[in-house]
Amino acid sequence: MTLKARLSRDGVVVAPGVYDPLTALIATEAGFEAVYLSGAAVAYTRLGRSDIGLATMTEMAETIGLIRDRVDTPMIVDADNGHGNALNVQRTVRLYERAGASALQIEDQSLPKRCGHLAGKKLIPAGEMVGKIKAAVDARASEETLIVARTDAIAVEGFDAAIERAERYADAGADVLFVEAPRSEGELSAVAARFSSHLPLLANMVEGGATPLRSADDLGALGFRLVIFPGGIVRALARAAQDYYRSLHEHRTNKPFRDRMFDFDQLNAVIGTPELLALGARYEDPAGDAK
Ligand SMILES: C[C@](O)(C(=O)O)[C@H](CC(=O)O)C(=O)O
Repeated sequence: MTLKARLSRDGVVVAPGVYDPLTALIATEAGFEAVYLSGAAVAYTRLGRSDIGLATMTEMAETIGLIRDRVDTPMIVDADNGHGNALNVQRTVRLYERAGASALQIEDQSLPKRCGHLAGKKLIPAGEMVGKIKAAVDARASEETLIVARTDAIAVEGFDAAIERAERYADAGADVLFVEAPRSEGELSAVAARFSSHLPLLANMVEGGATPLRSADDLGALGFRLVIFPGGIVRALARAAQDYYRSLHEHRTNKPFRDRMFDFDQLNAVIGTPELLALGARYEDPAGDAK
């Protein structure tokens, strides 16, 4: 089922952050209906850098393609600010859509952008963002590809201005609204109350970020339809990697850690090695010439 079709049904869609085919595969096997290709998670893992707009459009497009080669799960893609002006937005939409994005998230920050939960953000004028949303809508090849409009205005211009911006972005044709970083329960509920009967709303749960953490079900009850947990996988894996490396460095053996990791066969089962080798065997000598 496409993400658009899924969002037309009841219930909240939970999309965990992924950053490569392995995380997308494991998330899919865990049962998620959609995944979120997080720009932050890509910057953290591929660049070892902060989420400040350093990951390029082509690096993201390549990542989308690699994930699509492995899973069909609907994928919401973080397109930052579209990587430039309205024309850059159009190129980004075409490239990401062809690579396999089901939805593109575009925000109203100016370049250089930064994570929505970092201080010091700057915005483009609302009118310019309206043009970028229209450009995105015009550029998509399929109406199944959703445009998620994000405003970062709460921290910059205040809550009311953020709501006004979101209204203008909805009028410009956005399919989903993402009011970034509400600072309290009250702001979360006010966003939901304003928009939830109008069009699907996305909530962003960042561990340690500006927004109080709530379960997807609680957010669904408020009226949110999509909940992303974008950087959580990297925070979990980075912690595991630190523990693993420190243990190996200290003990000079992997023994103390072995019950906290997959063994060779277990990892091969996760990535489907037996199935892949069996498939390869079917093509080895289909005509029986080698006999
Ligand atoms: C959603 C987000 O744009 C992302 O890159 O995943 C980030 C999340 C994060 O930095 O953890 C954001 O700006 O909220």
